[in-house]
Formats: sequence, C-alpha cells, structure tokens
Amino acid sequence: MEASSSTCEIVESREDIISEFKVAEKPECSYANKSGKKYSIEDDINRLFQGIDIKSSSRGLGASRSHKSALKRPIKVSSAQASGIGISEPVSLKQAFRGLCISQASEMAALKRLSKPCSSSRVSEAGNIKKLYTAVVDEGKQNLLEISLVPEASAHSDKLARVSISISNSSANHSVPLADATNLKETTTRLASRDQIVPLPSEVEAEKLTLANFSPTACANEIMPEGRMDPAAAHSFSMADKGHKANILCVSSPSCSSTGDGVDKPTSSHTCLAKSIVSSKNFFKKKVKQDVCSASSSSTLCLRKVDNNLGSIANTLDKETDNSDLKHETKGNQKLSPSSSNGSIEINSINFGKDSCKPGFTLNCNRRTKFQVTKVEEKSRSKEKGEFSQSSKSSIGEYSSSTSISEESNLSGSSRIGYRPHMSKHLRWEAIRAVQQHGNLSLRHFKLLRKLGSGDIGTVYLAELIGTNCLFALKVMDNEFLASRKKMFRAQTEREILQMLDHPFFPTLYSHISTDKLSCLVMEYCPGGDLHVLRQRQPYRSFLEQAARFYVAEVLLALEYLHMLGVVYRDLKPENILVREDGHIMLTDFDLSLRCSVNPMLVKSSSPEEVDGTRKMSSPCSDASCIQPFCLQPDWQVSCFTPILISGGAKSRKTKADAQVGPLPQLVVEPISARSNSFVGTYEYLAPEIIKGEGHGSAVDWWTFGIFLFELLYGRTPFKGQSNEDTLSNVVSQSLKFPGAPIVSFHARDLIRGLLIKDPETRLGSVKGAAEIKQHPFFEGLNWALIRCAAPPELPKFRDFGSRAPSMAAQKENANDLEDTEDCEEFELF
Ligand SMILES: Nc1ncnc2c1ncn2[C@@H]1O[C@H](COP(=O)(O)OP(=O)(O)OP(=O)(O)O)[C@@H](O)[C@H]1O
Repeated sequence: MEASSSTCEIVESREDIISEFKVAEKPECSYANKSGKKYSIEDDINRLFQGIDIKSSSRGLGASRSHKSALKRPIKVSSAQASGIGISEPVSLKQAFRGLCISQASEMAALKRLSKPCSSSRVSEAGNIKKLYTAVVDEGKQNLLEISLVPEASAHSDKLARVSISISNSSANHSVPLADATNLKETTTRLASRDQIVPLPSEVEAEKLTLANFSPTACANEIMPEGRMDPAAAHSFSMADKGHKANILCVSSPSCSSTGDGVDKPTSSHTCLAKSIVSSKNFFKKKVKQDVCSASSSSTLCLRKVDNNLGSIANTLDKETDNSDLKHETKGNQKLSPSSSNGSIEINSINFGKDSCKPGFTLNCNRRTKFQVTKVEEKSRSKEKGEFSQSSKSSIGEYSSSTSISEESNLSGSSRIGYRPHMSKHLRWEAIRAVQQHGNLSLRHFKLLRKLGSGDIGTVYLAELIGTNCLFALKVMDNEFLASRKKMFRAQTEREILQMLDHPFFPTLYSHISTDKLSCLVMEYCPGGDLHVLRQRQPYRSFLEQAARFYVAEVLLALEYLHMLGVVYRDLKPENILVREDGHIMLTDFDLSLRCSVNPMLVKSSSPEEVDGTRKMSSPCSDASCIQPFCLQPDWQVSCFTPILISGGAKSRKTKADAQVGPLPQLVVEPISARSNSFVGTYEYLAPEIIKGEGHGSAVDWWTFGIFLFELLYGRTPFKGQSNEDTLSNVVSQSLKFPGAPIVSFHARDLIRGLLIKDPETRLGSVKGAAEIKQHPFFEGLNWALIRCAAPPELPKFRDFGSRAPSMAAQKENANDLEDTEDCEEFELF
C-alpha cells in the first residue's frame, strides 16, 4: 500500500484521529510496560501502521508489500497537515496517523528543545535571547511604547526575568504580565479594549517582540544587518504609523552582564572643561578638571550597575519580597526615552520568578509586589584624572577624579571570561582550558616571543602558551605604575569591555591574570599589523576607495556593536584597528572608552526612501576614478559588494508592499543620551564637543569615524595643525576642506561631510546611529550581513600566527620588529 496514493479517503476531525490513535496506543503501552522497554512514538506508529496494513491486506490491497517500505516513502502532507492546523482534505488513515504523529513528535521535540539548558550549543540564538531577556512594554502618556530588555538574572542567579507589558497614560497605569510571547497579541487586544493604544501584532510578530532579535551580536551584523526591522516585525509596530513611537529599552545584554557597573551615581559637581579651547592657547598646560557625568541633579535615585547587575537586583528583590512578581516604577510616572533629560527609566512589571528557571516566559501574576527601583541615570562615568601625552596621534585621557575607582568587576573571574559562544570551540580555548584543569593560568605558562608594542597603560607581547603552539597577545600592566599614574581605572575599563565582547571584529579575551605586581590580559593575537601601517604601505599612502569602504564598513559594524553594548569607543584611529590574518579587522584598545547604558529604539522613518536605501540608486560605473555624484562602483568585484538588481516584477511587488505597510521602523541602538565631559581621544581625532568641554556622547564616535574615513582616503587627517593646539583650534573653527587629490567620489565626500558636522546634534549618526550611516549611498549595495564573506582588500604578509608558532621564515621576516631580548628577560622576571 502506498500511503501517498491510497484511495482510502478519510475526512475527519483531528479529535477523531486522536481518539483513534489513543485506541491504538493502549495495547502498545501495555506491551511496552510488560517488556520493560521505553515508550516510543516511533514504535507506536510502526505497530499501528502494521495493524492497518494487515487490515488493508486482508482487503487485498498491497498485501505483498511490507509496511516498512511504505514508511520509507516520502509522505505527501497537505499544507493543513503540515502546519498542524488540521486535516481538511481527504487523506488516508495512514496519512492522518502519520500527520498526527509527526505533529506530536515535533511538539515533543520542541518541548525537548525548550527544556535544554541555555548553554546547549544547539539552542538557537533566538532561544537564548528569549531566556536572557525580559521585555517590558510600556505605553506612556506620550503614546510612547517602550519595551525594556532586561537580562535574566545573571550568572549569580538562576532566576529568569519575564515578559510583561505595561500600558500607562496620564491617568492610568496597567501592567499585564505575559505568559509568553505569543500571548502578546491576546494581551494587547485586552489592553486595547481598555482604550489603550497598543499594537496588535500577529503571533509571528509577537514572537519577534520576544526580542529574540535584539542580541547585540546579532543586531550588529546578522539579524538586523541593515539596521531595520524586518517586515514582519515592522508590521507589528505599525502603530508607529498612527503616531506612536516604539521604544525598546535595552537595559542590558547577556554580554553586558558580565561586567562591572555601567552607570554612576549622579554627581553634583559638574566642573566643565573650559568652554572654548580656542581662546586659550595655554589650555593644555593647565590641569584640567573634568566632569564625570552630567547627570541630572534632579535625579533622586540612581540604579547603579543597571546594565549588568540585574542578577543582584533579582537577588535583592527576592530577599525583600520573597515573591516572584515585582513591579518597578519611577516616581511621577517618568519614562525613559533617549530624549529624557534625566535619563530615568521606568521599568514595569519585571518578574524575577523564583520558579522561573525554565526557559521561556512563564506567567506568574500572583502576589504582585510593587518595587521602587529606578531613576536610572543613563550617564556614563569617568573617574580618573590621568595624563595625556602630547603626540598628535597618541591617545589622551583626562578624567575626573571625583568618583571612586575602587570598584572591581565581580565578573572578572576567568570562568565568566570563558563564555564566548562564537569562539568557544577554538583551539586556543581548548589550550587554555587544558592548562586550567591543572590549576590557575599564570604568566609562567607563557613563553614570550616578542614585544608587539607599548601603550599608555601597558606593554603588549606576543606569547606562546607553552606546549600548545597557541599564540596570544599578552597585555602586561604594572599595577604600581597604573596606581601612581592614576591609570587603574583605564585598565579596569579596558578589561571590563574586553570581557563583554564576543564578536569577530574584536579581540577575544581569554583570561585575566593578576598578581601583586602585574595585571595581564591574555588576548587573541592579531598578526596583520594595524591599519596605520597598512596605509603607509599603500601607493600615495592612502587607500583606494573600495578598500577604504571595506575597512570603514567593518569598523562601522564594530562601533555599532559597541554602542549596542553601551560603549562609546572614543579612540577610533587607524592605529587601533588591527588586521586579522584573514584580512578582516580587529578593533582594539578600550581604555578610553565610555561605559553607559543604552536604549534600543524603534524609530519610525520619515520617508520610505530613507529606509529602503534605494534612493539615489545609480547605474554602476566601471570607472574607478569617476567623480559623478552618485557613482560608487568598486573596480574589483566582491559578490556581496555588488548591488543585486531587483527585477521589474519584484520591484513593483515591493512598491506595493511598501505602500501597504509604510516605511519600516528602524532599530536604533545608540547610547544617545550618554554624557561625559572627559577629555579623551587623540588630538587629530577629537570631536569639537570634546574640545569645547560641552559634554559629549556617542556622536563623538561618528565624528572620529568621519576623520578615519578621511584619513584612509586622503592619507592625512583634515584638521591637523602645526601643533596639537593648532589642531584643536582647527577642529573647532576651521571648515572642512577636501584635498584635490586623490580623487574621491562624491558619496565618500558627502559621507565625510555629514560625519564631520561640528554640531553633534545634527551630525550624521547622532539620531539613528550606525543604522543611519549604513544607509548612506557610499555604502550602496554593500551586503552588511555578509561582509565577513567579502574578500578583504589585502591579506597581511605574515599569516598563520593564530594557533601555532610562527615558522622560521616568518620569524626571520619579522626580525626587524623584534625587540632585543631584554623584554623577554624582563617578562621572565615577573
Ligand atoms: N591583540 C593584539 N594582537 C596584536 N597586536 C596587538 C594586540 N593588541 C595590541 N597590539 C599592539 O600592541 C601595541 C600596544 O597596544 P596597546 O593597546 O597597549 O596600546 P595603544 O594601542 O598604544 O593604546 P593605549 O596607549 O591607549 O593603551 C599596539 O601597537 C598594538 O597594535
């Protein structure tokens, strides 16, 4: 009998099938029990089908065929069956049983998946994120919908945060916890019936609202490669079309949770840097008093460590309430929005259920307890007054000493460092773990090969983990030196940020070794040198436009990722961008970075053109030196850099769809309201607002990004003066001029122009961050998601230093770079 061609037509309800199945199931169960075998659905199916075949054969149909052969044949299942909706078309009994069993088996598989621990490598990222976050949706009096992403209780706690929605307006505030993401639709419907303005997403859309897509890593270049919501998710936010704004607040991320505090107490003293550097040439000779965070003085409460210590909060909450449902509110029904002047956050109905350790979102609306948490100051911190060198390309770091620097990351242990999903199977991890099995990793386990360079706070060595052939970059810092030069905080910041990172464009931190004398970061070694050196090697000491585009695109993704984690980089320059052995980039050096909290938002786009990125689409041109305004066509072809031309049909479909849905809201994850008055950066790269001491935020990274692109293309920075002071003066007052040579496309210049707007408020990227910049025509046709598959402009000379010692030839070639052996001896002494 062939299941697919059976003439035995059955039109029956699902219940009928189930009852039939149950009847058939009984003897099977008793048989299984008797024999002591484990119950198996597969066995059930086989036996059931066997029974049917026997019956059929008695009717003379397929008597000679074994039931096994029937089982092996492909099953034609109607769409209704396939989707598990029900069986509406005539099918054979066998098909019906199979459909049911398949559906049951997949349900069981789904249940199994759900019950797996989150560390399981097979759990999807989306699944992990579901377990890691709680969404809190809050619609406020301004018709503002906010969704807060709150991490599940950190490693210290096995409790999970939950999903809940809170709708509030000036007169009411309703909180409705959700059982799971798919309940969102139902819940929002209920809320809508109370005259609250809420979105009504479909279940699929609700699934998206579980924020599975908001993994910082994924957002950076996988799930939201173009900084937009995908159509389904966007549709779920169609309420944005009705004048509402969806604001997704990311209080943290899993990665964030691995580090120290991200938010400071507001300080009352806001000693600012001199307002105008230009007017005082002696400015840099003076000791500069720095502001820490321009926190609102009206703030009454500050949630410290908000972006990473929710675990502790959960613990506290549990202690205080002995309950699972907690409500977090701000006084006065204040909302968090990027524009919020005091940066307060309202977190409603966050659950830290004691019984919620199962993955997924489970409803626990009993015994709700109110809990006042917030007023999160979304301000950054800078705590240390350091010194800055006078070299125009060396980093400067001036911090206020007004706050304590004694905080140690409670997650600095190597066990936390070990959690790096994207690299966790790498040989170097295996090697480290192998050593750690026999005790603590120490400096004695490394053999120093050479000095890679020295920075402001330490010296970086190439080192081999003895007996493993694995190479690492060891950044060794002298504790006494750090303390005496007040650079301890910078070292700590760098370590904390490195601990958070898990992205191909950043170094992996394998371990942190701390002794009385030394603090040492064991990092991934990057063998290709830095972009500064690479640029010097180019003809005319500048990159071709397509090469520059490659590097800046990768840097843009790296910055986007950092911003998503609540890190403003602040020290972008070619020297800090290393080239991996595969030619892709690695952004290093985080000691000047600013930590802050970040609020992912869905921002409705003003025009469809702005979002869909097809504006100003021009036909490709093969002339590399073409200076037509809208021309940017690489003269080398990399598939993912080549625009895919949409066929006429597809285009018209798209237009129709666009007309129905409207412009898609964009995901914006920018620490827009982060503020610092620290004087940090590199002279030629300093943003005007840093120089003027007006307080700065994430927009400084877009300024430096503009300088960076300029330097790659023209071989020099745009505002460089005779002296550092002149440089700073030029940055503030001189208008941007482009050199006549080399010839650079209009798009490139237009992008630079947008990025180098002196007013940070109007600078490109200041509102929508990387998403905005990605849409600039300079990047037209670039496939952000596949950028790692693009062939890099060039591969570094010396390769293969990642997991085995450099060959003799390579060592010889590197001889020029080798320092004398004193470094090694010095290192051995430690
Ligand atoms: N992971 C790495 N792989 C290879 N070389 C590295 C790595 N990290 C740093 N380096 C190199 O080591 C040198 C010192 O780096 P380090 O970050 O300590 O100082 P820096 O970049 O001068 O910054 P700062 O003074 O702000 O600390 C640099 O030349 C850098 O290129």
